[in-house]
Amino acid sequence: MAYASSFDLVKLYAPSRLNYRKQIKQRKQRFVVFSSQNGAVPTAVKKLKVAYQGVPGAYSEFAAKTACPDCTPLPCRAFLDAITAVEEGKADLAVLPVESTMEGTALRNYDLLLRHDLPIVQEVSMYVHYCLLAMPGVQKGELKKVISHPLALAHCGRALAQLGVDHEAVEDTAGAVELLLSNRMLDTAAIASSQAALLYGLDVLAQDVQDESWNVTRFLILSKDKSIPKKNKFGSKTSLVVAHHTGTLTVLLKLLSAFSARNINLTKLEVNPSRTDGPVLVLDPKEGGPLKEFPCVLYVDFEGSMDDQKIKDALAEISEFPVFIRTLGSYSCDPHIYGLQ
Ligand SMILES: O=C(O)C(=O)Cc1ccccc1
Repeated sequence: MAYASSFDLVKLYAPSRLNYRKQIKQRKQRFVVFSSQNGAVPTAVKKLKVAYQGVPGAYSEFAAKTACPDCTPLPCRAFLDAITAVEEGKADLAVLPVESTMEGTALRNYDLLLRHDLPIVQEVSMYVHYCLLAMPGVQKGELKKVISHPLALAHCGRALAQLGVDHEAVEDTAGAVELLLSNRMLDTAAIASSQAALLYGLDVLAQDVQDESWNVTRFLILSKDKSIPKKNKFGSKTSLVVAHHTGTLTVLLKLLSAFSARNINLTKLEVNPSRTDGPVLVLDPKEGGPLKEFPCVLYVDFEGSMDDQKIKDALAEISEFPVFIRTLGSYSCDPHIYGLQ
C-alpha cells in the first residue's frame, strides 16, 4: 500500500492528545534520523518532495503518497503555497485536487493552473469517504458546529442538514481536526478521513457521511520539469485550455470537428465563462506576465500526447481560429481509482 509507511509511523509515535504538536514534531525528526541512518543522508535528500495543501492526514497528502509512494510530503497552508514551493525549488512536485464526481471542477484550483506555468505530469483519482470526528467523549447531541474544507462540507450537505448545526470552512480536513485538538473544542466536530481520526486520536461519531457513496476526487501532480513523461500501458492524456473572445459555440464546433476527424477521444470538455469576479486570467508561458484576460475558456482533456502527430494536426487546425491555446500538460493516463486503505 502506498501510504502504509506513514501509518506505521503513526503507531510508533501515536500522539498523546495533549502533546500533539510536540509529538508530530518528534515524529518528523525521528523520520529524518531514520533515513540518514539507512544509507546516509542521500536517501533523505534524493526523496522527491511533494507539496500539498493541508497538514498530515489531508486527502491531498494521501494523493501525494499514492502518486509518489517514496516521497516526502511537504505540508502547505494553501494550494497557492504548494505551487509556489515548486516554483521556488522548495519542492519537486505539487498536488492539486481539480475535480470531484459530486462537485465537478474545482474552478479556483483550475484558476491556479491557468495562472502558473507548472505542467501536469501525472493524475491520481481517489475515493473520498468522510467521517464525522470529535474530541474523545463528545456526543453528537453536544455539537453546535462542524468544520472542514469547503469541498468536504459541500460533499456532506445532507448529513450537515440532518445534524442541524452551523458549519464553517477551514483550510483542510486534517487542519480541522488539528484545530479541534489544539483548542480542545468540545462543541465542534470535524469532517475528515478515518485515517485522520487515527492519526490525531479523535473519536469517529459517524462514518461515510458524504451524500453519495461514489465520491471520487481527481488530483493533478504538477512539476517544473517541462519534458513530457513517458507513456504507460494506458497511453497518454493531455489537458488544454482554449481561451477566446469569440462565440463559444463556434469555437466548440471547430474543436469537436478537429478532434472527431482524427478520432481523438475527449475525456473532459467544460465551458468556463467569466464569473462575477471578472474575466478568466491565463498566463501565456511564452510571454510570461501580464496574465491575459478572456471572457470565456474551455477546459479540454483528451487521450493522446503533444508528441503525437495527429494531436499536433488537430491543434494546428483549431489555431486557424482566433483562439489562445495553452497546453497544461501531457501525462500518463491512470484509469485506476485508489482507496485510502
Ligand atoms: O482538505 C483536504 O484534506 C484536502 O486535501 C483537500 C480536499 C478536500 C476534500 C476532498 C479532496 C481534497
